[in-house]
Amino acid sequence: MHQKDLRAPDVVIGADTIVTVGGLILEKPVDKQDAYRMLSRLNGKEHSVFTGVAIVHCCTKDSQLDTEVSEFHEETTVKFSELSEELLWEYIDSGEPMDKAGGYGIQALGGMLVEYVHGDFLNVVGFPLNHFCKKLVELYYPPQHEDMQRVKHDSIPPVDTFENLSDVEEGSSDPAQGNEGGGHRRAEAGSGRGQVPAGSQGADSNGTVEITPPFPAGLLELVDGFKASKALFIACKLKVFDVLKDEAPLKAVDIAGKIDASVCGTERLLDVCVALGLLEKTDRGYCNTDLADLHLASDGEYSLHGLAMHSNDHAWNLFTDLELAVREGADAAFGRKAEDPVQSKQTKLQFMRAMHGLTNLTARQVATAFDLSRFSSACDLGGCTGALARALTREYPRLKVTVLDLPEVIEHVPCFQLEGRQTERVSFVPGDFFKDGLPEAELYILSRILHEWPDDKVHQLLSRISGSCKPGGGILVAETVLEEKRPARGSLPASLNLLVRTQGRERSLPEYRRLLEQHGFWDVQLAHAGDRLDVVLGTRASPP
Ligand SMILES: C[S@@+](CC[C@H](N)C(=O)[O-])C[C@H]1O[C@@H](n2cnc3c(N)ncnc32)[C@H](O)[C@@H]1O
Repeated sequence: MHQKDLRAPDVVIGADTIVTVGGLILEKPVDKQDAYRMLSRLNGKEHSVFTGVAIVHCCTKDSQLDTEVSEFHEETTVKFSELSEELLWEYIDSGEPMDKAGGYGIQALGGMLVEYVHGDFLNVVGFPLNHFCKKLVELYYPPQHEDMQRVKHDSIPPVDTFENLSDVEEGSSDPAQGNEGGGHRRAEAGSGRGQVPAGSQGADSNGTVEITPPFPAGLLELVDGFKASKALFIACKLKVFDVLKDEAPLKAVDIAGKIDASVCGTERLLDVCVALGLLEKTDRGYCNTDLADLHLASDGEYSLHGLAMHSNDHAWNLFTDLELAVREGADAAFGRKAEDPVQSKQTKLQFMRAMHGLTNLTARQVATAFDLSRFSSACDLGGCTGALARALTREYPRLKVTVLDLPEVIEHVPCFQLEGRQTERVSFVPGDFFKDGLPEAELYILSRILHEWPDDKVHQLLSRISGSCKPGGGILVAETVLEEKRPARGSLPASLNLLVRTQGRERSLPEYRRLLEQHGFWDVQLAHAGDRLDVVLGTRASPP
């Protein structure tokens, strides 16, 4: 829009709406069957409608377009009544669902499907007008410093129409103008969480007005984050999601009986799980969301139950030492940990379950981040349960993978070999990669290993791999690679996890490149393998 002969716009507004139910996002249906699948999911249940809005404020300085982005989202809860198949198909045949998020339009025929709406109706139609107007006031009329104290009623600026706003600007439409009160903020990490409505005003009997700052909902969510985590852990520990897996809805009293807990305590925990989007609640009782069925029940290839249990029983305690680790640094914290008794067999198994679920979710992306078909043998060092090794053999039919891990880990590997899923192209070798001879292989793999160790140990390990790897062979490192421009939110807790637990740290691509090159691996390349993991591949050069 910003071209030589066109005036730059004052403001550009973008908005889009999605429907979510049970952890799934429903966009527009692609055909009638898809519309049926969506509407059946919504049938008789509550779901959420989210609209994300971005307001791009534009102004021209020295013929350059300057923009500032402000974002928010609005959530509305909608409940569908119990609808017959016949009614659903009649609605689908009307053609209305096809261009609507979630497959219905509340403002037209779709309104008849809806039992109730909690929140802004217009948000369900597609644009949260009320929140948007408050946001505009916040952007264009932020509270002045003196507004923060009690001010006379008649000193409140009138809310102009949108047209008047551009008149006021007189060439400078900077919403931060006169912003001593600091009400406007630039779009920043976290503000996209949206929960920053405009401040509120209240008049008292003297006609004076007090302006309170916007409610910091996102911040309070952070403050309470540990309570949500703990609720999830305990629901996992009590096997709530196992009890409800593939079951008809159950009442709190029945669930309490099955998990051997008090009815009042169970009911509260279940309601919190509903609020967290892990369970659904209807008149007939509680049932798992699809997310809980897939990831929180203790069985299944993609179960994260082990990770939740490891976090509850182990990481939770370690994090109580975070202050100490921050004050004293990783080395001191690790020294203290080294005095801990040796991990029990049970803890080891739990750790393996945690790694297994996590790795199953990312293994295929790691295996396919680069084309590895030129290798016929690989050695996964610290390969744990062999989850990545199995994904590699599935992708590369001629590849054989040896998994090397500590003897106390290899001992438990049979617990993770599902019927029919084992392959003779994966073998397991007990050993210590710092001491024992490394199995021969064309490709050496280090998945989530190097971040656990300080630089001297990383050099030691890379030097041993370099000694075993023939020219033309490769090294594949799977880690969260730090990038200045992509501060991955998900990697931040992991970074603190390393601080309290190990002497290691996450590293950037230039650091990995330097480390690998120092040990004779060249042509170092990076590929992303999903949200939380990156893959670095280097090739062993011929010795000079
Ligand atoms: C964070 S886990 C990563 C597991 C697996 N590579 C993955 O990506 O899921 C680290 C693994 O390294 C193994 N390990 C640690 N020290 C080791 C050593 N000295 N020799 C061999 N394996 C080791 C651990 O037993 C554990 O299985």
